[in-house]
Amino acid sequence: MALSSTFSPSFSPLTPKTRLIRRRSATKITCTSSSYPAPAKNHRPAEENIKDEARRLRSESSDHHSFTAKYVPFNAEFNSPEWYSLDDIVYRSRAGGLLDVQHDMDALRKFDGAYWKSLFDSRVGKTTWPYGSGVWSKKEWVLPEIDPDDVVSAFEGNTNLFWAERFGKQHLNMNDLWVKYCGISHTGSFKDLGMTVLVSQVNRLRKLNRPIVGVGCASTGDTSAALSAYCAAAGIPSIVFLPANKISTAQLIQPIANKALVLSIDTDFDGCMKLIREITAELPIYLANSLNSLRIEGQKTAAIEILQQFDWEVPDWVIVPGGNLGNIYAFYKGFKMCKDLGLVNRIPRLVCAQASNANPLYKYYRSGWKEYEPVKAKTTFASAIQIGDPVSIERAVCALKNADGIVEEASEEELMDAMALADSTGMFICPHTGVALTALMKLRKSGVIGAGDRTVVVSTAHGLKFTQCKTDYHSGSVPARPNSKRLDPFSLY
Ligand SMILES: Cc1ncc(COP(=O)(O)O)c(C=O)c1O
Ligand SMILES: N[C@@H](CCOP(=O)(O)O)C(=O)O
Repeated sequence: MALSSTFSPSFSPLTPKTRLIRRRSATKITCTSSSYPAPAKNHRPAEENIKDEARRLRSESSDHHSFTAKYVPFNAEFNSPEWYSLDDIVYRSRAGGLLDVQHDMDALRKFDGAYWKSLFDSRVGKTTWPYGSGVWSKKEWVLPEIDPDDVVSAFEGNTNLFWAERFGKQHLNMNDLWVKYCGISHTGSFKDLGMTVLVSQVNRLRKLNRPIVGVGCASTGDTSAALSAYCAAAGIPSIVFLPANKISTAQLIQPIANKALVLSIDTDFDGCMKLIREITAELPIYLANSLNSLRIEGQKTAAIEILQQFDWEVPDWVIVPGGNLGNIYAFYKGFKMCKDLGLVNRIPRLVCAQASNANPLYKYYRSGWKEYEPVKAKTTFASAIQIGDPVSIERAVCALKNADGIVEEASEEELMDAMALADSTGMFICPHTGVALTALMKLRKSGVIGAGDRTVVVSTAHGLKFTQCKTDYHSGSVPARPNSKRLDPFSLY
């Protein structure tokens, strides 16, 4: 088994200097040192762009690997008789259930955890195509077979992990509290992570002459922004279905600016979702919502990135706001792959946080996972999670059951107060992150999350997309909790 420089042009782990030992008898590669030589200097000729360079380096390399992935029914066994190529246009199993992307774990296991950690670490923050992206730096675990030429990337991911020193210390007596800023991203939300994967695969499918005239989604404002931006970058038509008057102005203008076909529909998100499912079943329009399991593959890299940022130490808790519920499963999948492939030896406990006004998962959890009913979602300041009939409910339950998970909820007053409190310590978070912070505050108060627990709150969108609700809050035009001190600027200090 030879290691390929096609993994990353700047990573050549078989040179003697790297002190990687290549075992002749075994196929695993063992790393005996964490120190690697600085990556080779970029000698790209002036007339060569970064894609040309990547192509040249691939053609010069003699080593090629055949990692593979396929669609299988969600929760299928390893050798499921029902499977589909990722080049098929399919969103549902034969029985009508969800699909999942299943990787050839045996092939990936031929390299040990130390190898993968070193490889991923070697790619962070570069402009090497496409590995400089936080998503594509994990390409072998995401879409192993796609040609880098077909990748549509904005070098997304690699988002900062903010140490919430003051918020943690003053309000929660915690000193190891972190906020993963997934919203500091190309289109201002974590959706970029999944969308680069989906649009890249569409790009490939169109080159293979598959019948795709455009890509469509239903959205509460972030999926539509990501879809329209990545499609525009690739010159692919996009169409977005938005619930009228239920998303922020900043979110609305994003797909308009990116020249998507924007349809504002007099219904809620769940109504839009129903419509897009019908339309993509009938017309050659590819479905871009997280029902499409390709999206999960990109989003799961945020979990891997968190481990990487902690130098592969596992945090105790990760708290994720939930709506359509693809992301909580994506986090679980990312952590689980790291454990299964030997990068870490456990996974964190997961918390999914919902707005009380859109809380079908919370209710299901509170019933002891016995009674599930979609709800009619009510208006919430956390408008991007105003979803009553989440498509990934089964994925979320699987994630939470396997990660000793908890579901919490936040009232409108709680989520807005939590957001304002966090902002007063130097953050500028979105209301969905306010939902996640409320869950943290409740679990700290009840002692479930300990003072010394290393905890990561996932911030899913940029606060600048949600200035109207902040304006309303700070001008006093939304109802306050009886004990809210929001109008007294000094009360928060
Ligand atoms: C900002 C933001 N936070 C959280 C979520 C919830 O993610 P998911 O739908 O994957 O549960 C969404 C979208 O639904 C979102 O746009
Ligand atoms: N918040 C999402 C809702 C749709 O979620 P998806 O992950 O299934 O696309 C949005 O921004 O549209």
